[in-house]
Amino acid sequence: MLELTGITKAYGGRRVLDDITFTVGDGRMTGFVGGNGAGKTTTMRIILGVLASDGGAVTLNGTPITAADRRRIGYMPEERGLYPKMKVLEQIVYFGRLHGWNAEGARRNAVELLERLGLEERMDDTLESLSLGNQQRAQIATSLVHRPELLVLDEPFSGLDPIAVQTVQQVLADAAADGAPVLFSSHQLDIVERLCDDLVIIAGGTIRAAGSRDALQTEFGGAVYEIEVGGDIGWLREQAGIHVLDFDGGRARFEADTDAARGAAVARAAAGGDLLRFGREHTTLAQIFTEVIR
Ligand SMILES: Nc1ncnc2c1ncn2[C@@H]1O[C@H](COP(=O)(O)OP(=O)(O)OP(=O)(O)O)[C@@H](O)[C@H]1O
Repeated sequence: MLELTGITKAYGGRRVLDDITFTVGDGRMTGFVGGNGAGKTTTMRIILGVLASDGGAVTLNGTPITAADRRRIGYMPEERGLYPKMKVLEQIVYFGRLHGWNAEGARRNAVELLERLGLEERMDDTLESLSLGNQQRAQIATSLVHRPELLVLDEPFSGLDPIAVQTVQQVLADAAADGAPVLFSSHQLDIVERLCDDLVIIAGGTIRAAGSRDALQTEFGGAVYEIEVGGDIGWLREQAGIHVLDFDGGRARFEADTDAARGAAVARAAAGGDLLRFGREHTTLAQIFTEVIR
């Protein structure tokens, strides 16, 4: 488990990280979300040790993270760092070797990753001849070639088409299924919502919410209900203790003053014999995000 406790960082007297505390559990896909300039990249650089914090601690499995631990991290930096004129396979192998693998092992890992990422036909092309999305896939292969035990990825999905998103998603989910803690930042909240087990929401250098996606959806879910009946549900607007937010023929979204008022409305719909659907409205990550950064 990766744990950050009380991390602070200032640039020229301006505090950009303030008491950053969160964990990335083993096997947990953890989405790190926040607006531009919120502090995600700075936090990730501190985890990697490419930037020093002013205070606080980064620990791995309960002990302060060491340089040797950091070599076992798969890091995808915000500034992509591949060599444009070098061939794709060659440079992925090169990065594998930098992390201590021999030529044969690094090549085996690299080819396997390129196949999983759908880039095997381009492995002998130079990086600069690839589209931006394919360069991004190569960058992901580079982050994973040394079989890291922990992944820290800054915007791994940016610039990818929907098929590539699914491919990369699967590769990261496989790493998590093998037990690796995976921390990834993204502005694509729909992807984060679909993919992550846990969420960390940062704004203005402070953590606004952290925890499992399910717990946050329950915590921040507004008490808005959805109901659908076979006929017309216009009567719901006259129902005591019910406030209809919008309605369309047989469907409505509503809030209720009390559980009893809600129950009475649902009972009336059921008594009509044509209740098709009733439930609490699903809270999206976008809704949670908007609420916590307010
Ligand atoms: N080298 C630096 N010198 C001064 N300020 C910096 C430096 N690097 C980052 N900052 C500031 O720190 C804050 C956090 O930036 P950071 O890049 O960590 O945000 P981010 O959440 O990754 O944003 P984005 O989503 O736009 O990539 C910003 O206000 C940024 O301007």
